[in-house]
Amino acid sequence: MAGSVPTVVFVAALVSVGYLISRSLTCLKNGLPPGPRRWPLIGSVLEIPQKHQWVTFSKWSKTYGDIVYLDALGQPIIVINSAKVANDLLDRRSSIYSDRPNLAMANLCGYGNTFALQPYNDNWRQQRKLVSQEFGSSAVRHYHPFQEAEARKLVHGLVDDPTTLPRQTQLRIGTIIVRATYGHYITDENDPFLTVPLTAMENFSQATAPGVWAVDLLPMLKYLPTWMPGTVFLQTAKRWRKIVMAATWNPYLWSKKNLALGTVLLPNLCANTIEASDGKLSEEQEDRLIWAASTVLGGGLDTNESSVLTFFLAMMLNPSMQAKAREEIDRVIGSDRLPVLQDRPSLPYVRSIMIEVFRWRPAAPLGIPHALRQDDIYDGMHLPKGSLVIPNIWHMLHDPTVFPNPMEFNPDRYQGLDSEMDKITNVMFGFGRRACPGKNFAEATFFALVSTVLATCEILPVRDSEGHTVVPHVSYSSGTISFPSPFKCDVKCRSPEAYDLLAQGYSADEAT
Ligand code: HEM
Repeated sequence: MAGSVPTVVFVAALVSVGYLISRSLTCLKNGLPPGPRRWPLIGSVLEIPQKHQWVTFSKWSKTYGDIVYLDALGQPIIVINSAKVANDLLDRRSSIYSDRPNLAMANLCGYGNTFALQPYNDNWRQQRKLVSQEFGSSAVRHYHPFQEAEARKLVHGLVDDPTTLPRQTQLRIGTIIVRATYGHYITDENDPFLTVPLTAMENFSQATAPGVWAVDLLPMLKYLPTWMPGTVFLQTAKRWRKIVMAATWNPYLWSKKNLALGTVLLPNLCANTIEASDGKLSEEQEDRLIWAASTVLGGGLDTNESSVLTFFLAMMLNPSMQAKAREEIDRVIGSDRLPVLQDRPSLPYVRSIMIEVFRWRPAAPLGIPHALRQDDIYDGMHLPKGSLVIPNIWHMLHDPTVFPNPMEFNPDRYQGLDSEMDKITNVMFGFGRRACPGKNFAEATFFALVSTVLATCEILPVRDSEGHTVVPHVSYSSGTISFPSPFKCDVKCRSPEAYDLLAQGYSADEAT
C-alpha cells in the first residue's frame, strides 16, 4: 500500500502525456479551420482568455473568420461567430451537433445529472419531452396571470425602495419559476427554495465556464489525491456537489409530499407529471423528473434575472426611449388599467425594447457548449469528432455588418417588425434540438415586467450629495451567465393612480 499513491500519480502523468501526444497528432490533420497559433502538446491553450471569452472570440472573427479552431491540450474547440454558420451546423445538422461535452468539473460537482448537460441520449430525450410539454407556448398561458401579478409586486416594491432592485428581482423571478416547477409560493427572500438553487446556479456559471478548469482539459486530474498541491478544485467540487444535491432533492420531496396532502399550487411541472402517471412513476421516471425539474429551476433563475437588471440599466441610460414606450402604452392601453400579456401584439415598441435588451447584453453570451458526435466537413473545413462547439451568441448579436453600431442600445433597429426581432430570439435562446425549452415562459415573465415598469414608472439615475446625477459605468461579469455589475437607479411612480393600480393589480392573484 505504501507505494500506491506515487504509482497512481506516475501512471496518471504517463497516461496524460500519451493522451496529449495522440490528441496533438490528430490536430495536425490538414483542413482544420483557422485559429490562433497552436504549440505542440499544449495547443492554443495559452491564447484562450480566462474571462469574457466572447469578446476575444469576437475579435478573432476579424482575423480568422466565422469559424475559429482552438486546441486546448488536445481538446478540439470550434467557436462559431456567425448566426448563419450556427444555423447550418447546430440547427440543420442537429443529429450530430446536439451532444454536450463531458465537462469534468461540472460532472464532479453533480451538474452532469442535470438535463442541460446530459449527453444526447434517451434519458435527455425523455426529460426534454417532459419540459417541452409543460412550458410549450399554449401550456405556459396558464401562468400568465401569476407572472403579471409578480411583475406588479416587484414594481410596487421597487417604487417603495429602489435600492432593493437586485434582491427583489431575484425574489420575484425565483418565486415565478419555483411556483411553476414545484407549486410552492415563496414569501421570503431567505426561503431555501430560493437561496440554495441560487447558490447552485452561481457555482454552475463558474463550473461550466470554458477554459477555466484544468480538469476539463485533462479529465485524468480528477483521480489525483486531494493532498496534492493544485487540487483545490476537488474540494471545491465536493462542496458544490452538496449544494447541487440539496437544490435538487429538497424542493422535489417537499412538492411530492404536499401534492399528496393537497397543499401545492396547481398546476406545476412535478404535480402534472406525477398525476399523469397516476402516482406510479417508476424509479427511473422519478429520477428523470427530479433532475428535469431542478434544471428548469436553474435555467429560469439567473438568465431572467440578468435580463431584468440589464433592462433597468438600459432604461436609466435612455430616458427618451422610456418616454416613447410610455406614449405607446398610453395610446394603446390608456391609464385605467395595466398592460397584460395579451397586449403583446399591440405594443411593438415595448417588445422592441425587450428584444434590444436581449441583443445588447445577452444573458448567456456563449450559450451552453454543444459537442460534435462525428467528423464533419463544412465549407471545405474538417471539423473533428469530439469537438466542443461554442456558439458565440454575443458576437452574433454584435456583428456590425448585421447590427450597425452594435454597442448602441437602439430599439428602433427592428422598426417594430417581428421578423427582425425573431432574428434575436432565434440566436439568444440557443440552437437546434438543445435550444432553450423555457423560451416562451422566459419571454412572458420578461414582457410582464418590462411593460408594467414602462406603464407606471420612470427609471432615473440617482444623485450624489451635491445633486449631480451618477451615471454608472457599464460592465458585465464573466461566466456562463453574465450579469451587469452592481449599479444604483431610482424608480419613480408616474402618478398616485399608477401606484394604486400596481397595488390592486396583484392582490386578487395572490399566490394562485
Ligand atoms: C432570458 C431567459 C433565458 C435565456 C437567455 C436562456 C438561454 C438558454 C440557452 C442559450 C440555452 C442553451 C441552448 C443550446 O444549447 O443551444 C438554454 C438551455 C436551457 N434552458 Fe434556457 N434561457 C432562459 C430562460 C429559461 C427558462 C425560464 C427555463 C425554464 C422554464 C429555461 C430552461 C432551459 C433548459 C432546461 C435548457 C437546457 C436544454 C437542453 O439542454 O436540452 N431557460 N437556455
